[in-house]
Amino acid sequence: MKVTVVGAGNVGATCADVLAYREIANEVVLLDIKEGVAEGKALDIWQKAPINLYDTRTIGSTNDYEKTAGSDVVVITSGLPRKPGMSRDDLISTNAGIVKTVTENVIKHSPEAILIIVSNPLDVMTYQAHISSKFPRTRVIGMAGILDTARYRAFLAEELNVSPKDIQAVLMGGHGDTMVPLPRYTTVGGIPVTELVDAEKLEAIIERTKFGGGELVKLMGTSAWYAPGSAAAQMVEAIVRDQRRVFPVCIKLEGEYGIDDCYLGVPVILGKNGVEKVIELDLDKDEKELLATSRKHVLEVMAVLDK
Ligand SMILES: NC(=O)C1=CN([C@@H]2O[C@H](COP(=O)(O)OP(=O)(O)OC[C@H]3O[C@@H](n4cnc5c(N)ncnc54)[C@H](O)[C@@H]3O)[C@@H](O)[C@H]2O)C=CC1
Ligand SMILES: O=C([O-])CC(=O)C(=O)O
Repeated sequence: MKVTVVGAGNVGATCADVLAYREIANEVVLLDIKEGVAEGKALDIWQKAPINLYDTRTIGSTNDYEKTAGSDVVVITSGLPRKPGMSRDDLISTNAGIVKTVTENVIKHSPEAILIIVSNPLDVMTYQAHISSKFPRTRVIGMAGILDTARYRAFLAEELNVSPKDIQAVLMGGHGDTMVPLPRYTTVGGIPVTELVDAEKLEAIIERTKFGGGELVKLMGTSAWYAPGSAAAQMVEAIVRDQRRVFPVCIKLEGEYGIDDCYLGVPVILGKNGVEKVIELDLDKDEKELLATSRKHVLEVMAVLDK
């Protein structure tokens, strides 16, 4: 299996590193527009192989898409990250152009690839890659839900002083302040979270999750990369190993949840064909309202792209 990661910055290099040391692919190509950066990081990851004991070959490329030819999965992380005071939506004008060019280049050499978009604003960049590639929606998906859910699970694990492994959760909607965590579908070792955490505390954790990206931007002056890079690698793994994992991912909705015009995070089964199935939950009235608000926000940003 061959995987390309476009963008050798913080998220892309982390993703390539996880793909390598966990031997998720045989070959990982890291590509960046900045001279030498991808080659250097790919070489550094390769030199770690004898220490961490893996044999995934990592190859770097400065904008030479020939090297990416025949990739099974392509992860697109190229684009600006936000700085303190910015919203993800503020990145649209620069990142839309980058995602468009990158997608066009990638598909010339890997026409059968599954595309995983990471660049922000996530839902709208997934839309951009979809229109630029004209691939079926099941093969153009965005990473955000695994990250947002991981933050929510990590905060809950901290609150309850239990292993994060035992927190199961699902979260829907756009990757932004309007995301929709679903406490009704959150369990701790099979126990409904509402039996273990009081309503006020749970609400505070949900609020922290919604602004989880911003919390890190404020601390570091740029956005997160360890969890985002690992989350993208986990999606790659589900695809290349045909694991049929159930994850929230961003996909174009075509009638599911009564929505047919928007890219939103929803739970799906992820396997060798990309999205094998969109899972439709029976949302209650409040959850439907939150999802409608999220859709409205994403549609507003999609409209900026359409202009
Ligand atoms: N979906 C999500 O949950 C998350 C999304 N992000 C987004 O991921 C993107 C990348 O973030 P970082 O890695 O922290 O940024 P970074 O600045 O560290 O890396 C971005 C890389 O993209 C490269 N690049 C720019 N234009 C390119 C082009 N045309 N072709 C190839 N490479 C190009 C840059 O040279 C740079 O090395 C940002 O848009 C950020 O907002 C970050 C974290 C989570
Ligand atoms: O906050 C950002 O700009 C990056 C991102 O999407 C996240 O970490 O959730």
